[in-house]
Amino acid sequence: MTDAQTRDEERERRYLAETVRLLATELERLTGDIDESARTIEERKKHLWDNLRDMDFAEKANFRGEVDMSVRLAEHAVMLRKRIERLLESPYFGRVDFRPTGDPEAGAHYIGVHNFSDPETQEIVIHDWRAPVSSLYYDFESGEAFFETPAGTTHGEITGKRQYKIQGGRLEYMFDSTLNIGDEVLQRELGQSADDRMKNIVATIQREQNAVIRNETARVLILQGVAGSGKTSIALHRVAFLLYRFKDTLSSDNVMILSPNKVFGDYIADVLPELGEEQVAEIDFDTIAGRFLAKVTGYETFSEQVVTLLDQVDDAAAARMRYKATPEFVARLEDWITSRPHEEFTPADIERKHKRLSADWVADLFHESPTLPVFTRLDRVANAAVHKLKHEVLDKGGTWAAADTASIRKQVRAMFPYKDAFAIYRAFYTADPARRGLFQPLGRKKIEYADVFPLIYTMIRTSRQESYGHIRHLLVDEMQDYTPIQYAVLRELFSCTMTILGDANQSVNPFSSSSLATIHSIFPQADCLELCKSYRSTSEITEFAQNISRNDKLVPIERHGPPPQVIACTDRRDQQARILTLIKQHEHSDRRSLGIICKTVDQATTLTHALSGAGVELTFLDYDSTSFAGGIIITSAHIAKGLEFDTVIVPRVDEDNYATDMDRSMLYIACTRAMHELHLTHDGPLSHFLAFAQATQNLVGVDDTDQAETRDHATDVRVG
Ligand SMILES: Nc1ncnc2c1ncn2[C@@H]1O[C@H](COP(=O)(O)OP(=O)(O)OP(=O)(O)O)[C@@H](O)[C@H]1O
Repeated sequence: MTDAQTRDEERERRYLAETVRLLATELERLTGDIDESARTIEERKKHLWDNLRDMDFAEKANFRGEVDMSVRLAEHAVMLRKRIERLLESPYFGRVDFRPTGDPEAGAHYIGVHNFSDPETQEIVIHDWRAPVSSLYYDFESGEAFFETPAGTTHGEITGKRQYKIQGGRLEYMFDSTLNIGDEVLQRELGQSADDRMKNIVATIQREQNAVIRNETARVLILQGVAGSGKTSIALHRVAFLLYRFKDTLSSDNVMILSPNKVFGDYIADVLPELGEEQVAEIDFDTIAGRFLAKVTGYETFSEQVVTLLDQVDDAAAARMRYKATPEFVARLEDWITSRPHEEFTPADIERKHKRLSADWVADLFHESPTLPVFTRLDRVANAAVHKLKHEVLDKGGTWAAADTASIRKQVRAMFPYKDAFAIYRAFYTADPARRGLFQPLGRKKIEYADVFPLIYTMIRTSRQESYGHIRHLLVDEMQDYTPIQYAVLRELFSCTMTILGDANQSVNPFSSSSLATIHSIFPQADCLELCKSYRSTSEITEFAQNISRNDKLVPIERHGPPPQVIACTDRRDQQARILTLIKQHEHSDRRSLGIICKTVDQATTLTHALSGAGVELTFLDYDSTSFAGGIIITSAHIAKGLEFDTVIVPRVDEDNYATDMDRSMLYIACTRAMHELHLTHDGPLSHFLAFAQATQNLVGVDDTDQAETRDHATDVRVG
């Protein structure tokens, strides 16, 4: 290290020490304030309780108001204290020196997860990563640069950039990076073991990722990103950014995440709190289906559909799914729904108690509100008719009973041949010979998954439904697994801005997956962005997965590790022994998480019994699981979507297990969950999706690893 570097590091250490001192003082002050507030609130409550009888209504209301105010102030102080505690752990991760045009000197801006100002001088010590000036750090190398503020654009020059790793308030290392966020820091971050949950990437957000996070203008933003490109991470950082940027009008109560399942929801639950924001509400399509269909019909869930498809593909069912998975289907169904009132409403006279309303009166009223859903229009006609006839009868001294109202409603409903949305939906298929056979209920009271959202769409478009009006931003993850009709349902239920993200290469159901282009056709005004760099896995793992399902746009990050191994076993018992050996190796390594990813939940269940019987402690995740755990996890590829592990084992990669297009998707998803190591095992002919491994160095023969000891101890049970 040169003298100048040593002096520089000294200066940085002093700056850090001073920052930590200021933060510690602020923490002490806030703790004092919170204790004081707690005492005041207690005293006030006691005073209120002791004097309740002597107080009049106004005094009580006044007093309660004061207590509420003290509670709110105390809550705010607690929130601030949490932020300071977080900053004390790692006050900042970056610095950018910027000289605005016309200024003689550059100012140093330290960047962390929150703003912090010196309470005495009010000078900013740390800039929030979302502050306008911080965009310099993410968007520019050295030299000319600019950033946008609400007041306009500030131009100038970046004279230096530095990155820090500070943990427990101590400087672990720092790098000068004239280029974009330095590769060295990124490499170190990516090389680490996986945490139990998803972590924030605020210190190493890349420029193309920053463009997604900081996009303020798109009403709908669609993000197609290759496996491991950081889509989910970025989407969560985007939510944090929007909450900061629009803090006066947007709060965490107004944001919702549509996630694929509850395990995934739990897996990502730490990111927003780490970024100083509250967790936002989550919803999934099953919850939406339950809300609409609970009282209407039984229905197949997405996971049930996947399980059935993985078992055996029924060509007719696949044809039905394909038919209902296109934008044209949405257009045809919409046409059918909107044309029903024109074509099938037959106005007629309404009669009750010798009073009559003419068919013309009915027709006029019905046609007055053409944009309302048909059943709402019918109710409107019935209500007006009841109102009118009831008054005429009562004015003449007659009586009016509930049965009279019911009779009028029945007469109005009889003018339209369908009793409910379900009847309209069924008729969509029976009315057109070309569509006959495309609606096939699963028994008397259960519909196929492919019909669930078309039916819900029909319900929404034919009668008024409560929407999610309080939601102002919706985040949709795994966009490729949702069909155009599901997006049409979302468009009806959420009239807010949206971020929609996914990867067409990772669709679960190949018969009903949506590409970026398909989703764009539903939201034509959307901004579309693509992320091609993949960060999660080593180059070796990424290259291996590319051979299973090639995406020419994918650019792997240059990070190396052991080549994936395809391990040939003699039989199931041998396969189990090999897996046990891999588990042992993992336990003796410094890796933290291990995912054993089977093709189906059933295979995972069988293997769980086998491994538990051999004394392995593992967590089994199925469709009912709600939380993610660290350690050794065993699950199916579908459930593992979106998750990641240091090491992944994919059992039973035999030809008879991985044969169809859907199996290929599952294999790709399973392999791309691995960050550092990937092992696959089989005991029959290898799946043809892995034929490339013969030509590469990935095959490991029967006797290539030391199995003897473990094999002797293996119990005689089937694998998967
Ligand atoms: N800029 C970055 N700095 C550090 N780590 C990053 C960065 N971008 C992505 N990563 C890491 O890459 C991994 C993949 O990120 P993430 O799960 O968000 O990707 P994804 O595109 O949603 O993946 P998939 O679709 O395969 O589930 C995570 O470990 C994440 O922390």
